[in-house]
Amino acid sequence: MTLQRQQDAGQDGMAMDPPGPTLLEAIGLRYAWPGAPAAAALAPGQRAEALANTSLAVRRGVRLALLGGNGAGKSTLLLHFNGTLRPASGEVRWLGRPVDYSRRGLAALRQQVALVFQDPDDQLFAGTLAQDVSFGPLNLRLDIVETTRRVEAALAAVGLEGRGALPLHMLSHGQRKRAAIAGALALRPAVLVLDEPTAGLDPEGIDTLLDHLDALHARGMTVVFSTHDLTLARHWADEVAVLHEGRVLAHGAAAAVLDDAAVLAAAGLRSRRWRRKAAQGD
Ligand SMILES: Nc1ncnc2c1ncn2[C@@H]1O[C@H](COP(=O)(O)OP(=O)(O)OP(=O)(O)O)[C@@H](O)[C@H]1O
Repeated sequence: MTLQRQQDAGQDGMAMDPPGPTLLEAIGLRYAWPGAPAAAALAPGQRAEALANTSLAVRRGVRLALLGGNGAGKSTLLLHFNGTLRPASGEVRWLGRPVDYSRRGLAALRQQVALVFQDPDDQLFAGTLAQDVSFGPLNLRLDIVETTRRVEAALAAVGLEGRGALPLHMLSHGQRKRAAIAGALALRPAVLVLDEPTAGLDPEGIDTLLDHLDALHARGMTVVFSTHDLTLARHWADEVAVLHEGRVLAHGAAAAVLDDAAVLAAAGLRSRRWRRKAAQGD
């Protein structure tokens, strides 16, 4: 049984719903970060390419979890989805068309595909919450009335309504994560791409975040997120894609992928320690 099941997800018991329209697609992406060692200089277990023939389709309205161990290539793939990184080969398509990497093309893509970094401090920079969230709309040259409307709606969508005047440094980590999402929402994107959105949040913070993401999803938002949390992927995602060493090992309905012990083991997503304990009946 092959692990490369992404394209034949209907086989091996990993049937997916009939495909909806694909919004965003990575096709055969290869990417090596600048400074990556040449193939001849690789240490054992090291690899030159962060993405090595990575393909993944994102369908409208889906909640897609990207699972993979440290260094699997999740963040690198997400950075390709909004054009921050450009593949050495392969292509990213938005609505079936190859991404246009001109300044104008990227601005148009990023309005539709909004990326939220794992660390909100990589994203937030203005003095107050409202100033930060208004950056995107003002950059789109929207007038102050529309900008204000969008800022208020974005803050309300993440439970920060009425807090616009707060200096960013007065927000908790959970609030800062939600503030970063508000900044993305102010662009009115079709796809929200979140790099490890629950990392560093306590259970209450995760619930709050997911409540807001639920509401956004119910209103039609497509959500792609990376995570190490198998429980989150099982209970919140519709689809799961498993990345390992820059390749998608499996992509399908969340429960089907997560029930596939071989895929999880191949991707290093099952702790040897806890498996051993379980086998010992502890
Ligand atoms: N800014 C960077 N510069 C150089 N190499 C990088 C950079 N970011 C990632 N890499 C390398 O690219 C590969 C994939 O990393 P990436 O961060 O995409 O994985 P990930 O699945 O998101 O990992 P994690 O779960 O640890 O965040 C790794 O080998 C990593 O060392």
